[in-house]
Amino acid sequence: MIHFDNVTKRYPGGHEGLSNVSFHINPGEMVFLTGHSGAGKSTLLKLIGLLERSTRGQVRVAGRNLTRLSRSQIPYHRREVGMIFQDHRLLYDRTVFDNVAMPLVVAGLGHIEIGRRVRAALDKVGLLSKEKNLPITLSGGEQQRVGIARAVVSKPPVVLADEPTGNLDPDLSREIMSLFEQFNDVGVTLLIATHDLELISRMNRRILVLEKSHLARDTAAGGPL
Ligand SMILES: Nc1ncnc2c1ncn2[C@@H]1O[C@H](COP(=O)(O)OP(=O)(O)OP(=O)(O)O)[C@@H](O)[C@H]1O
Repeated sequence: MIHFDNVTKRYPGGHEGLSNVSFHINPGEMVFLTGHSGAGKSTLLKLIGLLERSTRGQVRVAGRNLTRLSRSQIPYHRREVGMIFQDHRLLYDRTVFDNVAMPLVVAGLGHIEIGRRVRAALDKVGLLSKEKNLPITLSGGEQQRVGIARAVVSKPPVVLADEPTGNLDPDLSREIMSLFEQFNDVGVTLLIATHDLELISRMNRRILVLEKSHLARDTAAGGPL
């Protein structure tokens, strides 16, 4: 589902955010990505979501070669990759419903279909009763769940999360992980970047470790941290 072959990302100014990284993630895997601050975790996720392009090497996601993807194909790719951010990135002047509906509005879906899908996504994250609220009236954990509903509303086969539990207490963080496990149970491929080693060891899944822009370790589920 996700293939990196000798991928390097060099930012303007010459700094390498990622250096010669190779790995494969199969459909239906749930994988954690960790490493020190500045190791390249966000860069790696951005390359998968096409928020950045690689400088060298090949990135393939869901059968698409992103290195060769034309501009006109980018919206199709984005629909297949749901992205969740630590800071939620919600629109604070729009309701919960409108925030979750956004990817479907952009995709040009009809009113009735949008309503059906948004409510299904809000139901999944336990926020159906808050669809008319503005995000500011929700707790941090609830706002994070709105961001998750928005990421999965198009039913993408791949979901990426960048420090999704960074600001949450341990109970809320467990709740978010249990949601991710539910998505994974129905076949969604997940890649979750986090600093939280306690969480990673509890989840007992495959772990990719970045160190100074290189892939330092790729540990199978059950292996040492
Ligand atoms: N747009 C950019 N322009 C220049 N350098 C960048 C850019 N984005 C990231 N970098 C650099 O690339 C390296 C990797 O950054 P990245 O954000 O991927 O790390 P990270 O592992 O996600 O860090 P953190 O855990 O602190 O979020 C860092 O040295 C960073 O300063």
